[in-house]
Amino acid sequence: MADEFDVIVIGAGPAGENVVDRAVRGGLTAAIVEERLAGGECAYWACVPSKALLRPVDLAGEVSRVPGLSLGPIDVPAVLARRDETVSNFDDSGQVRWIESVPAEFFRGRGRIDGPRRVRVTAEDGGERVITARQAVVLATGSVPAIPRTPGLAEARPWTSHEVTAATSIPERLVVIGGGVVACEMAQAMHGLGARSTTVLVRGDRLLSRMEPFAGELLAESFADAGIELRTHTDAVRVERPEPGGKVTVHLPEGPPLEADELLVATGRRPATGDLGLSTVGLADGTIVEVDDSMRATGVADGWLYAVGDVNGRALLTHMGKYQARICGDVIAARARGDELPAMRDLVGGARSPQVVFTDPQVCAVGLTEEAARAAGIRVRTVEYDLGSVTGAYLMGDGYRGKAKAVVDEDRRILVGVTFVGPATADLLHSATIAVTAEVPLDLLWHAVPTFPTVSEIWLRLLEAYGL
Ligand SMILES: Cc1cc2nc3c(=O)[nH]c(=O)nc-3n(C[C@H](O)[C@H](O)[C@H](O)COP(=O)(O)OP(=O)(O)OC[C@H]3O[C@@H](n4cnc5c(N)ncnc54)[C@H](O)[C@@H]3O)c2cc1C
Ligand SMILES: NC(=O)c1ccc[n+]([C@@H]2O[C@H](COP(=O)([O-])OP(=O)(O)OC[C@H]3O[C@@H](n4cnc5c(N)ncnc54)[C@H](O)[C@@H]3O)[C@@H](O)[C@H]2O)c1
Repeated sequence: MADEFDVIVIGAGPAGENVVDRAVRGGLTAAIVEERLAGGECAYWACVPSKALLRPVDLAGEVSRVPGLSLGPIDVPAVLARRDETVSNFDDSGQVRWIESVPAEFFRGRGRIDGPRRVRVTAEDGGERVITARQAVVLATGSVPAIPRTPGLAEARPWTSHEVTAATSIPERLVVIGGGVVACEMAQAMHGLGARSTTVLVRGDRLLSRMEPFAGELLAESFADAGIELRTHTDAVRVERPEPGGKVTVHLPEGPPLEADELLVATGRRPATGDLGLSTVGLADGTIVEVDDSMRATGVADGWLYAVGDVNGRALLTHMGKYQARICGDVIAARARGDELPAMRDLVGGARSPQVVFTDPQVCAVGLTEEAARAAGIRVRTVEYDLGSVTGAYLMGDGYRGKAKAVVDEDRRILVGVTFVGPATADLLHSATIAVTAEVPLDLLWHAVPTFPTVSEIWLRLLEAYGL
């Protein structure tokens, strides 16, 4: 095994793997270091298993809206078995083979920066090895759940996204702290799979607070229909769990405490940089690695350090981490050749990223919310439309509820943000992503005729509502 490579990547999640792929395609040699499983958090404890758990719940919602169809009880062991299959039963040999086929060198162990262009790899048996990079070191170590300092909370060893996505049984009574994406998706998954009581504690006034307000409102209606209890303007102030894994008591600012069999904390993430050797190159341990639009770390001299994916804090989404990784791999290869194409830049930025929340209703958004667009000084006009009154949506089932909103930059007559909330809207989002990213003028968008009778007819309705 060589000790020197053009590029060394630390972390073999979706972001790290894609850097290696692009750098090698660009003619460079590469090594990647992974301490747990190649494929990263996304493949084993986040995106993939969470969607496998949500799929039957989503489908059950669809079936319940179609008269003439009925669904028996969900076979939970079968759902969990399929979830295990989707995560390859926590076996990463297929991913490792893919990395080797790139070809890139795979090192199993913890990687730490050890001064400029040097990475120290510590294997599980304690064996150490130092490898060096001729061109670049790329950090792709992802993020870990952030646990609030609420008294008793850490000691209660609550579930985080890691445990809930790997659950081997469904708790009878579940309390969820947080109103973001993980909280919403996993509350619905656990409740749909049989939790008898699910209570979600949100410290603000609504779910999904970074999205258009109607997203959280429609989701809250769906929670209420399903019997999920949503409590806003509240938080856990103290937690007790005398027996490890036993009953847990969650004390609230007022009223009686909640008793549960499990507690899920879904209060955001922090970058996985606590033990990464950042301080050996002048950066602060435990912080986000700030990067420019080419993914190059801004706080390090000589431009040899890059960071992609969750670790740079731009957009905590797999597809955005992979986008950054493609840019990063191409940029490193181009810089090694001495040329740099201007297109190799993050043109999207974090806040504008497309995102689908896989709840029922699905919540899909790209670009800016109305509030963010106004804050950015854009002269904004918005149009909203009831998705349920689009024929294609109505045909999906009785009681289809949904809404769409477009945020228009009036000076440029282009869309700067679109949100769809409703069942079966996930795959509709990419049409909005194209319109927003390519800045398609509304007068041209008008000629993109949606097919009848599909949910995509919402485009026609939105443009008509705008006045076209
Ligand atoms: C429950 C949940 C559901 C999600 N669902 C979605 C979704 O549906 N769609 C979506 O786009 N995003 C989703 N996300 C977000 C998504 O998981 C992350 O944005 C994505 O995993 C980030 O990819 P990454 O490569 O940056 O990091 P990760 O996937 O976290 O991979 C980082 C890798 O680095 C390794 N590592 C860390 N430190 C070291 C070290 N020092 N040495 C060696 N290896 C190291 C880790 O073991 C890990 O394998 C979800 C997140 C959660 C928590
Ligand atoms: N479908 C998807 O795309 C998907 C699914 C899951 C996760 N993710 C990504 O993973 C990331 C992490 O998700 P998340 O839900 O953990 O984070 P989040 O940032 O989406 O939500 C965090 C929630 O916790 C609350 N909170 C924060 N600190 C708190 C505290 N001390 N006490 C009580 N509440 C507190 C916030 O108000 C918010 O409601 C997200 O940024 C998201 O992009 C994406």
